[in-house]
Amino acid sequence: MTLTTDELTQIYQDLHQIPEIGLKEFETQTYLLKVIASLPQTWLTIKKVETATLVFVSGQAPHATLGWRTDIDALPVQEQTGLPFASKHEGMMHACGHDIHMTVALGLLSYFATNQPQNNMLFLFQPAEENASGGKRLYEMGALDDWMPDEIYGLHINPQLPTGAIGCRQGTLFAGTCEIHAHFSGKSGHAAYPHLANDMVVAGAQFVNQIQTIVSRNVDPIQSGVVTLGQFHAGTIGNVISGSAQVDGTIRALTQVMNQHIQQRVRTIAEGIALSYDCQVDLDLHQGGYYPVENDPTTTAAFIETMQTDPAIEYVETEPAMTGEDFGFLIAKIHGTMFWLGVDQPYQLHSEHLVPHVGAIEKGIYAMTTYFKKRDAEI
Ligand SMILES: CC(=O)N[C@@H](CCC[C@H](N)C(=O)O)C(=O)O
Repeated sequence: MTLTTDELTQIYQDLHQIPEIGLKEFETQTYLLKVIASLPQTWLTIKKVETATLVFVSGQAPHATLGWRTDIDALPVQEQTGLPFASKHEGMMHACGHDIHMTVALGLLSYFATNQPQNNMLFLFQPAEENASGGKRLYEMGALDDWMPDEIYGLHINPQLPTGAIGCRQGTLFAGTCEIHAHFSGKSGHAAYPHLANDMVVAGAQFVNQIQTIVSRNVDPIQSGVVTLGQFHAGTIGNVISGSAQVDGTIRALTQVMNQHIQQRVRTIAEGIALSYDCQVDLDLHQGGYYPVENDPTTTAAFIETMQTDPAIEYVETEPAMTGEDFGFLIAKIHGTMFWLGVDQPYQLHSEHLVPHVGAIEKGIYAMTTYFKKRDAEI
């Protein structure tokens, strides 16, 4: 039967306690399969691909397949929420709401496992959104081929929207991203003899400083871009000159052209640091599947129309965001729409204090069930 409010709340709390990093979601997959197995199985077919789970719902009289994707991975963040059901995995947390995403997906699945749709449906429980372009990985290994959707949908929680509010827009919803991994290699030495070493703390610091000029000096002020360097490791103790420095970060841009422009500037600056500090730089710029999330005009018009006309749904037209999502790869291949689900939080995504409002779960399930039932009847 369709999962109840209490069952959904328990599922959310259970999943919140077992966060796992992308491609290592073993416990999460086991838990998901247990819940899926508890649903009516008559028209379900289940497939595992590594830590991904695909559930195909056979329609009564199918001529298309509607897809729903949820991510299942977590972040290397030490939870500080103080919740009674806080993470049991040291240094890992569902700080991006993927536990909410999975619970909404299970609620949606339970409805269509109980109420057979006319068309087929595919529920994709996807690994590694945060760290390894899990959607692109599955698509390119052919995991979706037997059940390829004609349309695909997904959501992401939004702490800045009211609980259960649905936020969407035509065009770009999420930025394209590109990870930056730069390693500088020089010569270690004694702190008292800098002239006999080649100090990579200095080279890394200069890299960080010069990268800040990209958005301020190389990006058209009426466009936009972000370069964040979130991690800098160099040295082991104050009186040793470090011979290596590692700097990691991420680029954000609302168009692929701007993404590539910023990537080129990062590359040029890194090469310039290597030249001016007489050191070796190994630079990895990894975009993977993190394309801008470009909502399909047709599916998005249908989705927004449904959200705007149902009085039980609070719809908010949103601006593009500089967050990334590897769902951008899947909806570059399959017509689709991504939207925000409000969870009304003072803390932002990726915060160790984030506690999404659980009332969003049933509102998200209601909104998407309403839409899928309508879409199932009209496509
Ligand atoms: C919604 C969200 O927070 N997505 C992540 C996606 C990360 C992509 C990649 N690992 C990168 O860092 O560029 C985000 O940080 O926006």
